[in-house]
Amino acid sequence: MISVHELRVHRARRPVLQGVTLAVPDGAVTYLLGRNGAGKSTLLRAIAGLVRPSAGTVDPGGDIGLHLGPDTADPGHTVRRHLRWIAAGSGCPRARVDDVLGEAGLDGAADTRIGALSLGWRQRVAVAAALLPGAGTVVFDEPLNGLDIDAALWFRDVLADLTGRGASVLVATHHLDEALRTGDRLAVLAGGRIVGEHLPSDFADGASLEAAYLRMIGESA
Ligand SMILES: Nc1ncnc2c1ncn2[C@@H]1O[C@H](COP(=O)(O)OP(=O)(O)OP(=O)(O)O)[C@@H](O)[C@H]1O
Repeated sequence: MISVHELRVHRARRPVLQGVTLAVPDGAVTYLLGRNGAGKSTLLRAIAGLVRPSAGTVDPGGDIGLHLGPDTADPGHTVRRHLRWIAAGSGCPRARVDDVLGEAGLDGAADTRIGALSLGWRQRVAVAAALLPGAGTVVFDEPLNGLDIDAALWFRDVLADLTGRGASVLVATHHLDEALRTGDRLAVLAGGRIVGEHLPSDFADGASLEAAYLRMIGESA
């Protein structure tokens, strides 16, 4: 379980997170919603220990698989080399790379340079890298961007597999429909804090998530 308590983070001396408290339970997908610049990526990075909080506490709940978007890999590396590098860094067996290549539909791209891949294929590689360690906590930053329909369906299976094995999963996204469809919980970040936490069923009666979201972030629907 990811636990974040009263987390404050500054970037370039500006306060970005101003007291975030959030619990991301095991065996569930929690979607993190919020407008551009709200601090979603900053929160994911803080959970991964990549940015230093100025106050508060963060506990990722154990090993973490990290997806920070499609462009964090060295574009000169092949897909296989990149995944082997991640495997070595996370102490998982090299053989797992071949398993993940297959699961992600990347067998045919394994020896291609990452810089030569399209956005959606780079995104698949980035998602695959996050799955590689088999961690109990996995965070994804906009994993759906650029994915074609096949890959988006694959990503749904990824989420189901993760929750099926009890992982704590946090996904930052702007895709409200997908959050409603595949999320167990929704958390809205605005003004440096979590301003709303919901279950998808809160919107099952026809209430519009978009309208609720806009209300939460302080705009009129
Ligand atoms: N490395 C950095 N240096 C300075 N400021 C930063 C840095 N990273 C993020 N910020 C600032 O922190 C704020 C939050 O950015 P962040 O990327 O976390 O938002 P976000 O919610 O993920 O946005 P988006 O939906 O556009 O991806 C923004 O004002 C951004 O300019």
